[in-house]
Amino acid sequence: MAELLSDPEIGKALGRLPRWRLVEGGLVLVAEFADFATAIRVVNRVAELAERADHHPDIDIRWNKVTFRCSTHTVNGVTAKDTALATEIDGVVSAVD
Ligand SMILES: C[C@H](O)[C@H](O)[C@H]1CNC2=NC(N)=NC(=O)C2=N1
Repeated sequence: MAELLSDPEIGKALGRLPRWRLVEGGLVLVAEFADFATAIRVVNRVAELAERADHHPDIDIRWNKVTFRCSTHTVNGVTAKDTALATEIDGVVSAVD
């Protein structure tokens, strides 16, 4: 089973992901795009990489605003899989900013 990261480990990861926050045991990014179609394109790219990693973010879409939440459901907290996924999502989001 995946191991929960310690608070210092999470803090170190967040240092590399300045747009992300730790919210109730998950890494959270709220991203805004030009419009709904762009938001959906980003979500589709994220879906592909999540499938490849077999690790999936919680995603909330409200027109041009998308909230990504990375946590590991099986242990109810943040693991190395979540910092890796958040880093990948950040790259996709940055590419369309
Ligand atoms: C069987 C499969 O590996 C698991 O159900 C995976 C799928 N994707 C997952 N994604 C996330 N975020 N947490 C999980 O615990 C998880 N488990």
